Amino acid sequence: MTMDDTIYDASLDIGIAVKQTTPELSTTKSKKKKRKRKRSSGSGIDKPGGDDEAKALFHDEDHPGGEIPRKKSWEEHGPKSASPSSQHPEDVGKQHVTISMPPLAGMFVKERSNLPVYRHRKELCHLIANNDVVLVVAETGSGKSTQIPAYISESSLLKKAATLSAKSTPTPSSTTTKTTTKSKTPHQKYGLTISVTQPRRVAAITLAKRVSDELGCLPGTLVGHRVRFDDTTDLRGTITKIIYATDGMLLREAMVDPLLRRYGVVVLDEAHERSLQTDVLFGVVKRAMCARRRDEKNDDGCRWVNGEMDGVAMDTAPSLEKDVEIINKMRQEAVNLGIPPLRVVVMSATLDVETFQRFFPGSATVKIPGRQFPVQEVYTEEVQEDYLDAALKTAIQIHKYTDDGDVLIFLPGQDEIEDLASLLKTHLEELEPDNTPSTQQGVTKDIVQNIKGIGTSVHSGNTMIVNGVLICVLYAALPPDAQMVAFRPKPEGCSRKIILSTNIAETSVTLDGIKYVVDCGKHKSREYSSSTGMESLKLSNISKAQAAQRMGRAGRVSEGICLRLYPEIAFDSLEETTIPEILRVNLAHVVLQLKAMGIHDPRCFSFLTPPDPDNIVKSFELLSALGAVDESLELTAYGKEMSKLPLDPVFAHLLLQSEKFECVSEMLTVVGMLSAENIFFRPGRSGEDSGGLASVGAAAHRRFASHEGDLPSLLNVYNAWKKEAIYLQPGKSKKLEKKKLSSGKMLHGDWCKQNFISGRALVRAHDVRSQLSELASRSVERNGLGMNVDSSCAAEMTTFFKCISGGLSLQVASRVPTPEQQQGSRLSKAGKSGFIPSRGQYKTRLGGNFVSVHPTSFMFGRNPPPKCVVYTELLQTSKLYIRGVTQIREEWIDEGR
Ligand SMILES: Nc1ncnc2c1ncn2[C@@H]1O[C@H](COP(=O)(O)OP(=O)(O)OP(=O)(O)O)[C@@H](O)[C@H]1O
Repeated sequence: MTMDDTIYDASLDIGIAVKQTTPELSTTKSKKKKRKRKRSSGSGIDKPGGDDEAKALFHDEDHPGGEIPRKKSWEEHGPKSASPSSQHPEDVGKQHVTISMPPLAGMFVKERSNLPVYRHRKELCHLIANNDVVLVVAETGSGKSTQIPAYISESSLLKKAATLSAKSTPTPSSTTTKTTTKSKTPHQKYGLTISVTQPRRVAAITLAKRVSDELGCLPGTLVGHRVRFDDTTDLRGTITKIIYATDGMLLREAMVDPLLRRYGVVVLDEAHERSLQTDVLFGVVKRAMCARRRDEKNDDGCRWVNGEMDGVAMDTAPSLEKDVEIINKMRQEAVNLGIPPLRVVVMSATLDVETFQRFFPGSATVKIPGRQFPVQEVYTEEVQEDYLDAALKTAIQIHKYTDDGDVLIFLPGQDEIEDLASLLKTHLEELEPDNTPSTQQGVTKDIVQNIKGIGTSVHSGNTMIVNGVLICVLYAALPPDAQMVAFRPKPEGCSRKIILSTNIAETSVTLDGIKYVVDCGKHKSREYSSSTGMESLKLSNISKAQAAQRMGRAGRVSEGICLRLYPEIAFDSLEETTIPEILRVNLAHVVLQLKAMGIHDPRCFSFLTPPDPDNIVKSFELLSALGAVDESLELTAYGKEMSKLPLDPVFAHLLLQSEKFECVSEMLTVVGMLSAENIFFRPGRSGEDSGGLASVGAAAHRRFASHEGDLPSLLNVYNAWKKEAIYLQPGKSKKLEKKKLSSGKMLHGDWCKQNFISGRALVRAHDVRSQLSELASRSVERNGLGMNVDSSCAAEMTTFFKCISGGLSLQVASRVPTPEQQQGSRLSKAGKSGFIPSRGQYKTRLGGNFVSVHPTSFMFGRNPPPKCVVYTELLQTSKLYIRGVTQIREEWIDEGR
């Protein structure tokens, strides 16, 4: 079959209906114009005068000439809103602070002043200075994330607030706190920094870089980023004034400093995402804000902290009182230290304003109209059962029939991305060669070089150049360096970039050159069942808010087109917003964090959407079983240690246990390797013909396989890599590399290729290990754990297994005897439960689930299967699997505890 036959099969035709350019937000529009859909030629992506095949796929009946409609203003389309300078009734009578603003400076003055938010910068700063909370709703690409923090920093807002606060601070004699002094102006060190939180690390990193460029400073000086295992801000906290951080990182900071005293403004960006950490952060920031309020009129802490007080069940009332007590202490400390009030800005293009207004009573809301460039919305005529195939066709058509513009395709997960990358490669190879193919090989090599020793990229179907088209992938499990390839300009010789991404690129980011967004309408999300205690990844439809965000990745640097691989009627039936993650996931980690922040009873915590109380109870059960909380549910000393580690409580426990068994070094490796997904590269994973590579790969992996299972096998991979390969951090000298090569070691990339190991995943595991090691070895005084990270059990592996048995004692499964083994027990073949056990089936101790060993485990198919195993993950797909399986002896469980 030729490529065209495959791509333009009439039965898989993708017709479109085009919607008006949308200055309004999809989630807020009320009236929908119903359009007749009849086919016509000339769409936004049809090349004028292009051939009929292309016309059959894309139509634009509203704009037959492919003309991009005029931008309409917010006032014409948007919901009724307050003007940027509107004042909340509660503000009336309040003393207003006047803010001064210098003109824009730096390299990007023109670009910055063209952005829709620019006209409102003074009003925005004024509102922020005079309100505890400001909700900002403005279109994608209008300048919220890059500009608003910069405006605050450029204005006199923070300094003024700090000075005012210092002036009104009581003298030492009127307070009980020793640290309060009136010499010089010591209080002004508080509240001078801006924190901007992002749900995803890639957004935090790229935004910090962009804003550094715009303000004309080096990244990591005035502007920096802080994400897990990567912090470019100055550690003394005096230079960096704008910190783009993941919400998880600000949460960790709040555990040490619940008043968030360093910050004058906290900007909670992309608030519509409702990720677990963001939701917790809303409550944590509200608490800090409440404790730092100076306004006598609203001095009732509990109203702010526990807005739901009236509706709280009786048994939590004493807890509430305790929490109010804690807040009052925080408040006293804030007053004594002269910490200025904390201002909070909540931002999104698709914000559910009412929910936030309820949560932050008295907040000011500002809606800013307009987007920089228009984006057309395009739908398919029919439902596309095979969205991968539809995405492939759409990408090939864009490439074939349009002159320029990069393409961003949203897919649910890594597997789909890798599959589409390899399909695209095949189909692009069949196209007529590009006019500028001469440098193809050279450029591919450069890209691979650029991503620093990530040797398997080309072979694993990741970054590649085919026929002048650069294909990049973007998903969370990629190491940061590899993720950044998608953000770089195309190398010379490439006519187009096609990025395949999960929802990691859905919000906040600007990917240079993107003109076309292709949205499959699906995503993978975590779901938790509090009855089984199990979490699974489910494929589901995105919400309208997500669709709007995906569309918003176009129209940022030029006009754009968003092609949705589903009909408009399917879009209409999508949920308005995403179900908050807090209602869908295991909360053990969150409960531990809240306890570490001094929140007495997480059930009384002020959640934007309160989670299922059963889920909180289950989390306490788990924490109690791990020894993190005592009988009265107070955090134990051990729980405090656990909370310092940025790990799931089970893995934190595993690592902490290793000290007792003197195998900290081994367990750091295991936890690091577990945090990097897909260490083993398995060609032919999705059933495609791998030309015999699948068996070569499996043979290569066997050299690392431990008879005892997956965790020791991961340890073997890491140890072999350390021994046999050279990996130099980016920027390290080539001389050193040569010197090491002469010692007979292999280059990292070559070693990974030879052993069918994902170089990227291994580097990530190594980075995580290093960071954990630093944290574990740091002294307790410096908020570390003071562990001896060099302690190693070396060849004494029994110790290692005992540690694993104790560490994972809540994740034990016992082999279920087969009917033959049960002979004589007089049980019917199906047993009493109707379950027919087959060889290698297990039952989990906790929850009593029947599970099978996952086919990717080294323990899969072991004959005879071990009697007792521990596992690191329960996975629900077609059936229930365990992964990360390691053989243990039952008696080790208690020994290890
Ligand atoms: N890395 C970049 N390269 C080029 N232009 C950029 C970059 N980052 C931002 N911009 C420009 O700045 C504009 C504003 O970006 P910003 O991220 O502040 O928008 P936003 O309103 O926060 O969007 P979103 O709601 O999607 O997060 C973009 O539309 C784009 O024109």
